[in-house]
Order: sequence, then C-alpha cells, then structure tokens
Amino acid sequence: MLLCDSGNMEPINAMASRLLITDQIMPALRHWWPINPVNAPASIALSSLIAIIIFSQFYLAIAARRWKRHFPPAVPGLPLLGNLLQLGEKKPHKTFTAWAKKYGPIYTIKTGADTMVVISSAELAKEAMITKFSSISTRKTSRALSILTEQKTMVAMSDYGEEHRMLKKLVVTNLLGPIPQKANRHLREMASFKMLDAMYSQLKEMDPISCTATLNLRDYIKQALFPFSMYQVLGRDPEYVYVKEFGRNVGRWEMFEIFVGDPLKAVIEVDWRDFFPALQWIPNKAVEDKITSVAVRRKAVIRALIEEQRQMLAKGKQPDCYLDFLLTQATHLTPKQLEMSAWEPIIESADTTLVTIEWAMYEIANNPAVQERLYQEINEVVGSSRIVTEEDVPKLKYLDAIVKETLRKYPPVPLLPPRHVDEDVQLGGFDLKKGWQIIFNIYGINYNTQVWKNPEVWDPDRVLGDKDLDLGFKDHRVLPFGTGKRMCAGVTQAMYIIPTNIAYYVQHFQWALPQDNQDGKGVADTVFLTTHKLHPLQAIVTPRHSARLPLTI
Ligand code: HEM
Repeated sequence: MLLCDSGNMEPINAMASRLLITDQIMPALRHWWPINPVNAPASIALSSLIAIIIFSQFYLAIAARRWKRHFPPAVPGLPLLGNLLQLGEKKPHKTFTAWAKKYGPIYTIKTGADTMVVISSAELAKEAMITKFSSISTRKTSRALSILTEQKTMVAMSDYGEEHRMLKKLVVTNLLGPIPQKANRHLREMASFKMLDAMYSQLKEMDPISCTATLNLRDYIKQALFPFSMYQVLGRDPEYVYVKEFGRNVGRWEMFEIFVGDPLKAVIEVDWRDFFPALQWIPNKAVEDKITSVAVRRKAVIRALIEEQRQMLAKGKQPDCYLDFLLTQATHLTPKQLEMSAWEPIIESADTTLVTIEWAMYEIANNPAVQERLYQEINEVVGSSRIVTEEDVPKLKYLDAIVKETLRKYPPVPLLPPRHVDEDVQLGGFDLKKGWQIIFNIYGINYNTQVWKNPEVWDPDRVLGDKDLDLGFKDHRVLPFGTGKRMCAGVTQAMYIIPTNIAYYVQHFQWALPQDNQDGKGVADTVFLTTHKLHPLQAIVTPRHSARLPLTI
C-alpha cells in the first residue's frame, strides 16, 4: 500500500506528510537514503524492506518481552474443565492451602474459562490489597451473587468506585463506625442479657435441681444476634410484618431465614455457566429460579418493613435508628440502594459473629484448662458480683488472645470474594494478566507454617501478649477481616460483641462437651460460605451463679 506505481514522488511525499514525517525529517531521510525519480522503484522497495526489518525487530522485541513474562506456577488440570473437578467439595480453602504447600504462596488454577490466582501469604495479600489495589479493585460476581446482590448494589460486593464509597461512608458514619457503635451499646447489652436470661430459664426448666443441662448454643447466639441486628437497623425487633406479596404475616424467625439463612445457602449454589461464558445462552432454569425466588422474597419482606417504617415516621415517630436516617436524610438513594442498605447490615451482623463465638466456645468447652484460666482472669479483673462490661475487655488479655486465636484458626470468611485484575500487573515478581481473578486464601494465610507452628492447633498462648497482631490494620499475619480499602466495615461491632459474649458465657457457666459430641475429628467442616461449624455446638452447661449478674454492684 505504501508503494506508488510510478516514479512520481508526489504520492510518497503526500503519504509521508500524512504519516507525520515532517519537512525537517524528509531532508534527513533523503540524505541518509538518496531518493531520486530515476531509481525510485528500487529505493522504495529497499525502504520497505528496511521498514519491515525495523518493524519486525520492534515486534520481536515486544514479543520477547511478552515471552519472558513470568507467570505464577499453574496447578495441572484437565483440558476445558481446568481444576474444577478438584474443587468439588465445599471446603476449597483447604484444597487451596494444600496446593500452596506444593506450588507456593501464589499459583494459578483454571475454573473452566477463568484463570484464578490463589494467594496464600500475608506479604502477597498486602501487596495486592494495598500497594496494587488500584489495579485489582473490581469484582466479577457469580450469577447467584449477581442476583442476590442486585447486581452488586451492596457495599461488600460492589466494585470500588463512587457507589461503593458513598454506600460505605453512609453505613460506617451512621451505623458501624466507632461513634455509632458506642451509642448502640445498650442494644448489644439488651440482646446479650436477654439471651443469658433465656439460658438460665431453660436450664432451670430442664433440671430444676442441678440446673445442668445440654444446650444448643447456636440457637442462643442466633436469638441474640438477629434481634440485635433488627434493632440496630429498624429501632425495633418486629415479631412479624405483613407482606403484601405473600398475602400474610411473616414471623420473626421466618424473616431470619429470608434475610440470612436462605441467601447464605443460595450464594454457594453453583451454576456451571459461570465457568463457561461461551455457553451463557443455554438456560439453567432450575438454579436461576431458585436464586431469584430467594432474592424476590427478601425484597418483598424488606420493602414491607421499610413501608411500615415510613408510615411510623409519617405519624410523627422521631428518627432514632439507621433506617430512619436513610429514609429522612439519605434521600439521594435509589429504591434499590435503600432496600439493600437496610438489608446488608442485618445479614452481616447475624452470621460471621455467630461463627466466631460458636467456634471459640467449642474450643473453650473442649479445653478445661483454658476455660479455668479465663474464668480466673475475669474474676481477678472484674470480680464475681457484676457482669463483664465493654470497658473491662481491654484489660482481659487472655480473653483477647482467645478471640484472636479463634479468628486465626477459624476465619469466618476463609476465601475473600474474588477480585478482578483490571490491568496487567506484577505481584510478588510474577506477571498477572488483565482479566484474571484473584482469590485471597485467608485460611491459607492464617495457617502459613512459616509463620505459625502447628497451625491446626488452637493455642491462645501463641498470640498472648503479641502487641503487633492487630488483625489486618497494620499487621497482616492474620487477616480475618481482610485489609486495606475493602477491609470489613463491621470490625468495630464484631470486636465488641465477640469478646463480651465469650466473657458472659464463661463468667456465668461452666462448659463441657458431651461424651457423644458429634464433632469427633472433622470439627472444622463447613457448610456455608462462612466457616460454620458443621454441627451446632451442643454443650453441657452448669451455672456458676443463680442468675445473670447485674451491671453494677
Ligand atoms: C467476625 C466477624 C466478621 C468477619 C470475620 C468479617 C470479615 C469480613 C471480610 C473478610 C470482608 C471482606 C473484605 C474484602 O473483600 O477484602 C468483610 C467485608 C465487609 N464486612 Fe465484615 N466481617 C465480620 C463482621 C461484620 C459485621 C458485624 C458487619 C456489619 C454489620 C460487617 C460488614 C462488612 C461490610 C459492609 C463489608 C464490606 C467492606 C467493603 O467492601 O468495603 N462485617 N468482612
């Protein structure tokens, strides 16, 4: 195309000027390769040859750079399916951690058409989540997550950007940050004290003489946390709500299933089309219907609650809770953002905190020496005539070690929701390609044998007095809450509720596991997205006092 078909130089010059070869460059070129009308065809052919050589060298240099790209090791898999069949069970974090021992702290796997980078070391997690955050800040959600999160209209699942910042600021400033959480202390105490009273009445009812009986602790934690989360958001814990779409009332515990239980089960629903984008067009109605029905039910109930709240405000109720704030002050929210902002803190309050408390109490019940030591600490710091308070917690160092060691051994979110590589980036000296996804294997980080000896052993002494261990703020050895700009927004609330509740339980009761406890060896099994204990904790509970201790003497 660049050649002209005669000796006429005009078209070449015109083309040169079109190619921005300016008047200054052309004379220099002519000097270097004298072009004249007589030998023009030969000159042009030679020029072209040189251009081709230069171009191909340039191309080869780029290609060589690309060939030299240093990708992380890949776990061998099958053609097309990749490693999907190796991830069939519900504990992929354990498989990832086993692979990390073989392939190192960063490796790739293929899940169908997707390349996923799995990271299992604190240094690499820090590099990706803090230093290289801007290149890795969006999320590619599964179909199930996309439906359940109303296309990422949720702080935890949104891409980093304007909407995320706006929604996160709203919830942190008005509900989850240190100031609103301090103000909500009475709600936490009310919920926990009600739970302790319920445990006492149950024990008295089951065995009026010894008051010792086997209780299902998960039920009690749930009975405290769900009403608490409703109070935080709605300023009340409605026994039921009328849902127009259902044509009937929905009771408190049905609401729990609709807001918490069902979405958690639905989110791990696997739709094979997630792994093969080329086959998106094939319908998978059964899975889609199931997930859509969970989302539709949730929407109907949250709308009913919002409508009730609107009516209460219209009748003169003073705004005194998060939803009131959203309805009266955050009027810029779209209806979808409003509904999701009301629901998100409910599901987040009710699940991960429960998981942590239940695992901590399982370990405490299973380790009488630890239990006795914690009880002695509480007695020394607080005494036995009043209940532990939130002000006491910073003084209870052994309790702090128990909480941190539990979050290390049982991180409630063992794998962070995958992040998307938005542009080619280097991580730990390896090249990652745009379009890949990154899985942060928090479980693998917390079980890194180069950092933690015998990581599968629960031992609060290993973190006792370790002042640096701050769970992801500055120190990255244990990352239950993630780190950096996407760090958990509920960390303040969780770190109020978890230690106080463990302290209440140990201050008021002695705990033991029944002989025939179902946990046996496979205790760390998990059933949901979070590391729920496979079986609810059944423990033999003996009161240390005749009733709940008072707040003040
Ligand atoms: C032991 C309790 C908890 C644990 C272990 C936990 C853990 C996590 C983790 C690992 C993330 C994801 C970070 C990432 O993707 O990089 C997260 C995000 C989040 N958590 Fe929690 N969480 C807990 C409790 C809570 C509570 C009680 C709430 C609120 C009521 C909450 C609200 C959030 C929110 C809003 C985000 C999204 C933050 C963002 O994307 O910017 N979490 N949490």
